[in-house]
Amino acid sequence: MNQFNIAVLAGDGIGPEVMQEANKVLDAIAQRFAVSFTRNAYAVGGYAIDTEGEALPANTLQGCENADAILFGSIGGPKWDTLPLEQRPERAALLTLRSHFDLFSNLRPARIYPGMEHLSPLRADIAASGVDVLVVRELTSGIYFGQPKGRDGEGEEEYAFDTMRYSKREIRRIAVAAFEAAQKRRGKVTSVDKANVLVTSRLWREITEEVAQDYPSVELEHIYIDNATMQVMKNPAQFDVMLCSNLFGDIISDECAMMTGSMGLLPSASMNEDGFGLYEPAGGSAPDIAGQGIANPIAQIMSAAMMLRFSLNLPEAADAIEQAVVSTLEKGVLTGELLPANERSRAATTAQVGDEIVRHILNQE
Ligand SMILES: NC(=O)C1=CN([C@@H]2O[C@H](COP(=O)(O)OP(=O)(O)OC[C@H]3O[C@@H](n4cnc5c(N)ncnc54)[C@H](O)[C@@H]3O)[C@@H](O)[C@H]2O)C=CC1
Ligand SMILES: CC(C)CC(=O)C(=O)O
Ligand SMILES: [Mg+2]
Repeated sequence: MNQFNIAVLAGDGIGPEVMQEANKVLDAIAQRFAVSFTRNAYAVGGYAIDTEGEALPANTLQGCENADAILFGSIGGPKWDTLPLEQRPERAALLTLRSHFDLFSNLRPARIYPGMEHLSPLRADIAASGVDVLVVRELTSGIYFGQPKGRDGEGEEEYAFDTMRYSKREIRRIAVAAFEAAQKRRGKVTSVDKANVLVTSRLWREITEEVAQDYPSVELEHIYIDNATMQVMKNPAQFDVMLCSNLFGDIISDECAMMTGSMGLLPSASMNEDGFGLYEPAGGSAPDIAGQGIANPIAQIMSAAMMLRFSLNLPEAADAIEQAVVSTLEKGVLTGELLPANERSRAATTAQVGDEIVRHILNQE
């Protein structure tokens, strides 16, 4: 029997609530596919600050190093917002993990499934136009990591600065990831930049053009980030793979998530060159709804499916989860944020959605 070792880092806010459902789903997959998932839970984020004094304790990092993959919830929240930036959960834990494991390639697939158009806030004809976008986001460089960053000066002349920096190597490897993905999809890469203003974007374009030479079957187009955010609303079906730097991918992936109906639907895979990965919802810890049992667990569950597909080489198990999620949506077992305000009384809880997905997995043939 295949046995896998998964480091489970549930984190803060809705993280533990949605992780509980992902764990149920993995139990169902283990039962149906005769595989075994050893799951070791570790403290991370604000919870780790409160219990162990730091956002990424050594024991947590060690557990991740020993695992076949990391399943991550979300971190951060108002309680830790006033900490110095370098101690905050987002930077001290998540950015450190991404950097430590060189998880440069972040895949965020956003799709409106046929028949699920009514969940989208887009106009019906746009939602029905065939929306299936993969955001490929560079995750370990750019303005989130560039040095120097800091504050200097005094009085009204005090200033703050971040550095947007990309090397050719960093651009090339994420561009390759985007072209490889496009080759297996609809053969189009839209590279998102701000090359009319930013030097880093000029280099980004240059290298993307170079990489395109190796992929003659893939069409490459360039678009400015401001136009891209507008086009995603106007005509999302024009996009196949959207290749983005760290900052632009962060922004546009939230927009793509919302296009499908909810932030709680968008999973993500963050991988290094060896195929090791961290899998997490694209959204955050959602403090506004945490602790109520109403968060949508689908992004977390689909992140687990991506983990099975990309790091554990279990494509049939990943397919089973994805089919079960679609069946659950089709059946109308939906958390409240997917429903119009006047229908929220019939909303399913986080656990009810998880249970329904498990039922579909165990009853599929
Ligand atoms: N990967 C991570 O751990 C991330 C952490 N964060 C952190 O999370 C905290 C909250 O950030 P926000 O800007 O509010 O972004 P957020 O993504 O947590 O929430 C934005 C909106 O989406 C909704 N939402 C998110 N996930 C949902 C789900 N599963 N089901 C239903 N609704 C959902 C929230 O209720 C909220 O209205 C901050 O501390 C932020 O730094 C933000 C993004 C990623
Ligand atoms: C909290 C940030 C570090 C991450 C983020 O917003 C994201 O990865 O989407
Ligand atoms: Mg984000």
